[in-house]
Amino acid sequence: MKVGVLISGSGTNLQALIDRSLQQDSCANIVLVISNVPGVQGLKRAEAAGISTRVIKHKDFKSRLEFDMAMDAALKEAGVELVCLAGFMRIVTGEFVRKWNGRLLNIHPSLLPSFKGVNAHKMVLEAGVCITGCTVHFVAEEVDAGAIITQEAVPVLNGDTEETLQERVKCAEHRAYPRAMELLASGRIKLNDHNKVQWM
Ligand SMILES: Nc1nc2ccc(CNc3ccc(C(=O)NCCCC(=O)O)cc3)cc2c(=O)[nH]1
Ligand SMILES: N[C@@H]1O[C@H](COP(=O)(O)O)[C@@H](O)[C@H]1O
Repeated sequence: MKVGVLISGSGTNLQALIDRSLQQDSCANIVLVISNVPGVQGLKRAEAAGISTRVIKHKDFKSRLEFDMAMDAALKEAGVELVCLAGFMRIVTGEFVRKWNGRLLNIHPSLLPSFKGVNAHKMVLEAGVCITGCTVHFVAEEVDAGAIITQEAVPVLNGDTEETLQERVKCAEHRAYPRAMELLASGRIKLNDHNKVQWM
């Protein structure tokens, strides 16, 4: 299955998806990486893997919808069938979600539905919880609220900072995201008409 990955930064999750897709039992073929920010390390990771890259800057468009439709056109042109958000930091419109519903994934650095939003690690530390983790979910119009595909638990340790916690959670992300990508690319799961994950 042809996969497109949307990024905005370092791309360590992108790297994990690339590495998994190169294994011979993989059902995923990453054919395009789009970043809304130029010059980020994730673009260099894609180039090093020989994957086509595009920079599509949201600032170049008059509206969110036009930006999303430019990304949609690039994805369609590359024949993409599954889109993975990997550190992509723009909210996508309901229109984009509808076009890609059931074929659009995201990874979030907490155990959803707890700690939604952009500073999950900070909220985890402030809440004083002992267990956090990561969640791969289908993207729904409501942010961080789509059907959950897979999660992995990660301990919060004494003295953890946002940085030490993010580093430990990312190790789990790099296992969970490739797992979820393969589940969808292999047809083991799908999003059913009630927006629930159905195992085939
Ligand atoms: N509609 C939809 N789109 C998303 C886009 C990105 C992510 C990734 N996680 C994200 C979750 C939240 C944000 C956020 O609130 N950023 C500050 C505002 C940025 C902006 O103005 O665009 C970004 C990415 C998840 C979703 C989602 O669950 N649903
Ligand atoms: N969506 C969140 O943004 C971060 C992206 O990191 P990277 O994949 O760009 O290294 C990850 O922590 C992920 O949970």
